Amino acid sequence: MLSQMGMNEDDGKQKRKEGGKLRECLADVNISEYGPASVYAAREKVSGSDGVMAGKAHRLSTDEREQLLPNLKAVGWNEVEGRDAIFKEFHFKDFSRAFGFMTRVALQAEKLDHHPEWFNVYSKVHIILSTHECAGLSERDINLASFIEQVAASLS
Ligand SMILES: C[C@H](O)[C@H](O)[C@H]1CNC2=NC(N)=NC(=O)C2=N1
Repeated sequence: MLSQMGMNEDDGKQKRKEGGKLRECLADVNISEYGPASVYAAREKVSGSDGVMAGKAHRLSTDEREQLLPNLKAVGWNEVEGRDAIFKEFHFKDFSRAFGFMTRVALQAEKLDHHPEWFNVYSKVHIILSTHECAGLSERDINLASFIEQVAASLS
Protein backbone atom coordinates (compact mmCIF):
# COMPACT_ATOMS: atom_id res chain seq x y z
CA MET A 1 0.00 0.00 0.00
CA LEU A 2 2.75 2.41 1.00
CA SER A 3 4.77 1.63 -2.13
CA GLN A 4 1.70 2.42 -4.25
CA MET A 5 1.73 5.89 -2.67
CA GLY A 6 5.48 6.25 -3.32
CA MET A 7 6.24 5.90 0.39
CA ASN A 8 8.55 3.43 2.15
CA GLU A 9 8.08 1.85 5.60
CA ASP A 10 9.97 4.73 7.31
CA ASP A 11 7.73 7.35 5.63
CA GLY A 12 4.74 5.44 6.93
CA LYS A 13 6.13 5.42 10.46
CA GLN A 14 6.82 9.20 10.20
CA LYS A 15 3.28 9.91 9.01
CA ARG A 16 1.80 7.83 11.85
CA LYS A 17 4.07 9.70 14.32
CA GLU A 18 2.90 13.10 12.97
CA GLY A 19 -0.70 11.97 13.21
CA GLY A 20 -0.01 11.21 16.83
CA LYS A 21 1.34 14.75 17.30
CA LEU A 22 -1.93 16.17 15.96
CA ARG A 23 -3.85 14.07 18.44
CA GLU A 24 -1.45 15.39 21.13
CA CYS A 25 -2.17 18.99 20.11
CA LEU A 26 -5.87 18.35 20.47
CA ALA A 27 -5.57 16.15 23.57
CA ASP A 28 -6.66 18.90 25.97
CA VAL A 29 -9.43 20.22 23.72
CA ASN A 30 -12.64 19.20 25.41
CA ILE A 31 -14.78 18.65 22.29
CA SER A 32 -17.88 18.11 24.43
CA GLU A 33 -17.44 21.68 25.65
CA TYR A 34 -17.85 22.77 22.03
CA GLY A 35 -20.49 20.23 21.13
CA PRO A 36 -23.46 21.41 19.03
CA ALA A 37 -25.66 21.62 22.13
CA SER A 38 -23.27 24.00 23.85
CA VAL A 39 -22.82 26.00 20.64
CA TYR A 40 -26.55 26.59 20.28
CA ALA A 41 -26.88 27.08 24.04
CA ALA A 42 -24.15 29.72 23.84
CA ARG A 43 -25.96 31.41 20.95
CA GLU A 44 -29.29 31.14 22.83
CA LYS A 45 -27.67 32.78 25.84
CA VAL A 46 -26.45 35.82 23.91
CA SER A 47 -29.00 36.03 21.14
CA GLY A 48 -32.22 37.96 21.34
CA SER A 49 -35.67 36.50 20.65
CA ASP A 50 -35.02 36.53 16.90
CA GLY A 51 -31.95 34.31 17.38
CA VAL A 52 -29.53 36.98 16.18
CA MET A 53 -26.42 37.49 18.32
CA ALA A 54 -27.29 40.19 20.89
CA GLY A 55 -25.64 43.56 20.31
CA LYS A 56 -25.23 43.90 16.51
CA ALA A 57 -21.49 44.21 15.95
CA HIS A 58 -20.82 47.93 15.44
CA ARG A 59 -17.66 49.17 13.73
CA LEU A 60 -15.04 50.20 16.26
CA SER A 61 -14.89 53.95 16.86
CA THR A 62 -11.62 55.84 16.53
CA ASP A 63 -11.26 55.94 20.32
CA GLU A 64 -11.92 52.19 20.59
CA ARG A 65 -9.29 51.52 17.92
CA GLU A 66 -6.74 53.69 19.71
CA GLN A 67 -7.47 51.72 22.87
CA LEU A 68 -7.70 48.19 21.48
CA LEU A 69 -5.42 47.87 18.43
CA PRO A 70 -1.99 48.73 19.92
CA ASN A 71 -1.93 45.55 22.05
CA LEU A 72 -2.61 43.42 18.98
CA LYS A 73 -0.12 45.30 16.84
CA ALA A 74 2.48 44.71 19.56
CA VAL A 75 2.15 40.94 18.97
CA GLY A 76 2.26 41.09 15.19
CA TRP A 77 -1.23 41.97 13.94
CA ASN A 78 -1.40 44.58 11.17
CA GLU A 79 -4.20 46.55 9.56
CA VAL A 80 -5.02 45.39 6.03
CA GLU A 81 -4.41 48.03 3.35
CA GLY A 82 -7.63 49.11 1.67
CA ARG A 83 -9.88 47.15 4.02
CA ASP A 84 -11.09 47.62 7.60
CA ALA A 85 -9.56 44.33 8.83
CA ILE A 86 -6.50 42.98 10.69
CA PHE A 87 -4.05 40.32 9.53
CA LYS A 88 -1.42 38.12 11.11
CA GLU A 89 0.76 35.26 9.82
CA PHE A 90 1.43 32.41 12.30
CA HIS A 91 4.32 29.93 12.03
CA PHE A 92 4.30 26.58 13.83
CA LYS A 93 6.86 23.77 14.12
CA ASP A 94 4.89 21.50 11.78
CA PHE A 95 1.55 20.88 10.10
CA SER A 96 0.14 19.00 13.09
CA ARG A 97 0.54 22.00 15.36
CA ALA A 98 -0.76 24.39 12.67
CA PHE A 99 -3.84 22.25 12.13
CA GLY A 100 -4.32 21.74 15.86
CA PHE A 101 -4.26 25.53 16.22
CA MET A 102 -6.84 25.92 13.45
CA THR A 103 -9.06 23.26 15.00
CA ARG A 104 -9.14 24.98 18.37
CA VAL A 105 -9.78 28.38 16.81
CA ALA A 106 -12.49 26.90 14.58
CA LEU A 107 -14.34 25.43 17.56
CA GLN A 108 -14.28 28.76 19.38
CA ALA A 109 -15.29 30.65 16.22
CA GLU A 110 -18.32 28.39 15.91
CA LYS A 111 -19.16 28.90 19.57
CA LEU A 112 -18.93 32.70 19.15
CA ASP A 113 -20.56 32.60 15.73
CA HIS A 114 -17.69 34.78 14.52
CA HIS A 115 -15.30 33.27 11.97
CA PRO A 116 -11.83 34.06 10.63
CA GLU A 117 -10.80 34.26 6.99
CA TRP A 118 -7.73 32.10 6.80
CA PHE A 119 -5.20 30.26 4.66
CA ASN A 120 -2.93 27.37 5.67
CA VAL A 121 0.08 25.90 3.95
CA TYR A 122 1.92 23.24 5.99
CA SER A 123 3.15 24.99 9.19
CA LYS A 124 1.95 28.50 8.28
CA VAL A 125 -1.50 30.01 8.96
CA HIS A 126 -2.58 33.43 7.62
CA ILE A 127 -5.58 34.95 9.41
CA ILE A 128 -7.68 37.98 8.51
CA LEU A 129 -10.32 39.19 10.96
CA SER A 130 -13.17 41.52 10.07
CA THR A 131 -16.91 41.58 10.79
CA HIS A 132 -18.93 41.03 7.65
CA GLU A 133 -22.14 42.39 9.24
CA CYS A 134 -20.64 45.85 9.63
CA ALA A 135 -18.03 45.52 6.85
CA GLY A 136 -15.26 46.40 9.26
CA LEU A 137 -13.55 45.79 12.59
CA SER A 138 -15.78 45.21 15.62
CA GLU A 139 -15.26 44.08 19.20
CA ARG A 140 -15.90 40.52 18.01
CA ASP A 141 -12.67 40.65 15.98
CA ILE A 142 -10.71 41.92 18.97
CA ASN A 143 -12.15 39.15 21.15
CA LEU A 144 -11.39 36.45 18.59
CA ALA A 145 -7.85 37.82 18.06
CA SER A 146 -7.24 37.63 21.81
CA PHE A 147 -8.42 34.03 21.89
CA ILE A 148 -6.24 33.23 18.86
CA GLU A 149 -3.19 34.65 20.64
CA GLN A 150 -3.85 32.43 23.68
CA VAL A 151 -4.06 29.29 21.54
CA ALA A 152 -0.96 30.21 19.52
CA ALA A 153 1.00 30.80 22.72
CA SER A 154 -0.03 27.37 24.04
CA LEU A 155 1.26 25.70 20.86
CA SER A 156 4.48 27.67 20.33
C1 LIG B 1 -25.51 33.76 10.04
C2 LIG B 1 -24.25 33.88 10.89
O1 LIG B 1 -24.65 33.98 12.24
C3 LIG B 1 -23.50 35.16 10.52
O2 LIG B 1 -23.23 35.11 9.13
C4 LIG B 1 -22.16 35.28 11.28
C5 LIG B 1 -21.25 34.11 11.00
N1 LIG B 1 -19.83 34.44 11.22
C6 LIG B 1 -19.36 35.68 11.05
N2 LIG B 1 -18.03 35.93 11.03
C7 LIG B 1 -17.54 37.16 10.79
N3 LIG B 1 -16.21 37.37 10.75
N4 LIG B 1 -18.38 38.18 10.58
C8 LIG B 1 -19.71 38.07 10.59
O3 LIG B 1 -20.44 39.06 10.41
C9 LIG B 1 -20.27 36.77 10.86
N5 LIG B 1 -21.57 36.55 10.91
